[in-house]
Amino acid sequence: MARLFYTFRPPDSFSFATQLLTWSRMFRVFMYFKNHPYPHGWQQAPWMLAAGVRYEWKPQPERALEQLAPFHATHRDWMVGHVAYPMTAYVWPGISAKPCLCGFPDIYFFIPEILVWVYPDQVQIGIHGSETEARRIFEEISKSRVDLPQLRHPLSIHPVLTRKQYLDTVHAILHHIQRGDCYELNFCQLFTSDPVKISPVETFMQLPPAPFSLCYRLHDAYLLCASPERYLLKRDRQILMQPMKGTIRRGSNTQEDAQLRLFLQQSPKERAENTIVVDLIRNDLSRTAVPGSVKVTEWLKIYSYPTVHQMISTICSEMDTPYQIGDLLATTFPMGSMTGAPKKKVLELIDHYESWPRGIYSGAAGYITPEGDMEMNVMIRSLLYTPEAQRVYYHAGSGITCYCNPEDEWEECLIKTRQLADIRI
Ligand SMILES: C=C(O[C@@H]1C=C(C(=O)O)C=C[C@H]1O)C(=O)O
Repeated sequence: MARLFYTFRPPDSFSFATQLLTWSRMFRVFMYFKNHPYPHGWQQAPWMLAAGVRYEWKPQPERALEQLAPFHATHRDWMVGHVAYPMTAYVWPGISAKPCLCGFPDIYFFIPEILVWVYPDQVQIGIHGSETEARRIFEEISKSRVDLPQLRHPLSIHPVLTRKQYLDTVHAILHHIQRGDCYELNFCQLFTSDPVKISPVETFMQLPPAPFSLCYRLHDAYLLCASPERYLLKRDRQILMQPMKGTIRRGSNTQEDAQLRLFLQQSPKERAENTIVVDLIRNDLSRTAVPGSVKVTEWLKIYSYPTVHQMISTICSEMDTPYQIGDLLATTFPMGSMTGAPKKKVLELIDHYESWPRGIYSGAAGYITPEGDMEMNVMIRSLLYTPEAQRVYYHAGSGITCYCNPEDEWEECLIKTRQLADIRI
């Protein structure tokens, strides 16, 4: 039986979306996507849930990207999952595959039992079952109670590197840049909490809105993500990538905020950083594109989020006929905004200078449609948690170029942790 979608009308979609997230907790595997209130985020619906495992795909990472399209063709259904940073080792031989601190596998996709799309005026439930079954699910979600427990303690995280160690490392990277080994390197650092116990869903609910947010549970591993960045959108053969480079904090009043935004827009350093990545991505996309189809359709545009302004560019291409989704990932992963350029050299340097694993951070998560369209985010601004480790992990990084002042890069990483400032556990 094919998956069928049934439509329902809840009294209030916003409340229903919150009930949906509460309800999802009973599944050991789920991914809850949220782009509300940003229209440029996930395209499918403002809120989406993929829950329960109908089939799962846990390939050997060595052959995974070759096997992705054939697995998808066998089922022709929705697939939801992630590609973690250690997959780099299989795309770029010689780079080590440091395993994720929370145990997320290098690559994993599942075909969900239940899909729920929540739009402002309706809800669609997609299952391999009857309308009666879909109605039972709809009613069960509608009855879920959203009880926010009394949360009192701030979530406190601290960098693993001291400020001095961080600055020394950035100076070492700058030395490589001055020698001509590379010209931009996205250096990321790790933050951790002391031992804590959190309720992952309640913690996710407190993250500020972002266009590529998601709450992901894979058995005992949780990822609570408020990413503002798109990695890939594939519609038929049209491909779109939107690297983000250039970050500045929000101002404390309208005037200061507008000044900061203008400063970012005009900063030669940030414009150069972004343009280097645009060029890298034009090159990556050209490997699967119809010749002449790679185009920069938006260059250095500023988008504003609750705690930061970001500079984003958009690069499009038309994927040529012999290529499939696995080829697209193999030629663009890891995304240029999280590596720098030239890619091969900076991957080696990242491997050397980041002694902690990026794991699922700096990878991508998203979905593949039955038609083979695909949408993936860049996994940044994310909390990682396992009840077993009782520790929260967070990473933050920034692009190092010859223009950079190491102290400012340290500050930029701290600004990226500010979205956690109001979280209570
Ligand atoms: C590395 C991170 O962000 C990346 C670096 C950015 C920058 O240098 O301005 C912006 C977005 C991301 O591509 C992060 O948020 O941890």
